[in-house]
Amino acid sequence: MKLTLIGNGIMAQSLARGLVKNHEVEMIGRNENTLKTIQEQIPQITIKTLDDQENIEGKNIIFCVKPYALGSVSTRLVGECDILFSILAGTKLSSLKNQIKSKYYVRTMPNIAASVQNSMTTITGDNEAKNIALDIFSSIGKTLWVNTENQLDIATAIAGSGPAYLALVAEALTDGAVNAGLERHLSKELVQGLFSGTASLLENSHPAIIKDSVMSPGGTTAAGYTKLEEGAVRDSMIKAINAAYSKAVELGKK
Ligand SMILES: NC(=O)C1=CN([C@@H]2O[C@H](COP(=O)(O)OP(=O)(O)OC[C@H]3O[C@@H](n4cnc5c(N)ncnc54)[C@H](O)[C@@H]3O)[C@@H](O)[C@H]2O)C=CC1
Ligand SMILES: O=C(O)[C@@H]1CCC=N1
Repeated sequence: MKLTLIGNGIMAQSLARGLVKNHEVEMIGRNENTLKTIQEQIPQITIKTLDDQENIEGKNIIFCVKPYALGSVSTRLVGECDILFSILAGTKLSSLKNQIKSKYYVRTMPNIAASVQNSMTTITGDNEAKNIALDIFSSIGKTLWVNTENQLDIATAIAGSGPAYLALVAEALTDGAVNAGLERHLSKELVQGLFSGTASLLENSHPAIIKDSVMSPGGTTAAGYTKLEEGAVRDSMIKAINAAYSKAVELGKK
C-alpha cells in the first residue's frame, strides 16, 4: 500500500523510517531542501513539495503537521483521500472531517519509537478502516484500538508523551550514578540495560510484584525507594499524565 505523509518533521521521519520496510512511502513537505536531506537518510521514500492545490484524491494520507497547522495546510488540499490517518495530538475527528475530505477518518497516537519500529500506537476512528490501520501501524510496533477519542487523549498522555517522561527518569538515574562516583559512560550503559530488562519483566509481571521481589528488608532498594516517596515521584507521575491529558483535551477545543 502507498502511504503519503504530509509533514516532514520528527514524527513524519520516524514513521517513514519504520513504514518503508513494508510500504511505499511518499513524503510531502514545505521545503525542498529539507525533503532532499531526509531522502538522503531514507532513500526508499519519494518526496514532493506541498502545492497550493495539492491533489489528495484516492491517497492514503498520514497527516503529520502540528495541530495549529491543520487549518493552513488543509486549505491547500483538493480532492477526497481514501483514508485520512491523523497523528495530531488532541485534534478531533470532527475537526478533521470539517477540514479535509476523506472516505474514512482515523486518529492515531504513535510515539517517537516508531523510528526504531517499537512505537506503542493507539488508534480510533471509522471501523471500516480499523483493520488497515492496525496493519499499517503494526509495522512500526505495537498497536491498540480504542473505541473513544477520550481514550485516545489519555493514551496521548501516557504513550505519546511517555518517552519524554521515561527519558527524564533515565537521565536522572544516570546522573545519580555519576553523583555516586561512577563514570558517565558506565552509568549510561547500566541504565540502558536496566530499562531493557525491566521492560521484559513488565511483559509478564505486575509492577508491584517486581518492586516487592526487588526490595529486601532493610536493604538498598528500600533505602532508595523511601527517597522516591519523599520526592513524591508517584504523585508527580500521576499529575504529569493528568496535565498532558488535559492539554490534549484543550487542543481538541481549538
Ligand atoms: N513528537 C512526538 O513524539 C509526537 C508528535 N505527535 C504529533 O505529531 C505532529 C507533528 O509533530 P512533530 O513531528 O513532533 O513536529 P515537527 O515540528 O517536527 O514537525 C511538524 C511538521 O509540520 C510542518 N508544518 C508546520 N506548520 C506547517 C504549515 N503551516 N504548513 C505546512 N507544513 C507545516 C513542518 O514543516 C513539519 O514538517 C503533531 O501534531 C504532534 O501532536 C504525535 C505523537 C508523538
Ligand atoms: O507534545 C506533544 O504535544 C506531542 C504529542 C505526543 C507527543 N508529543
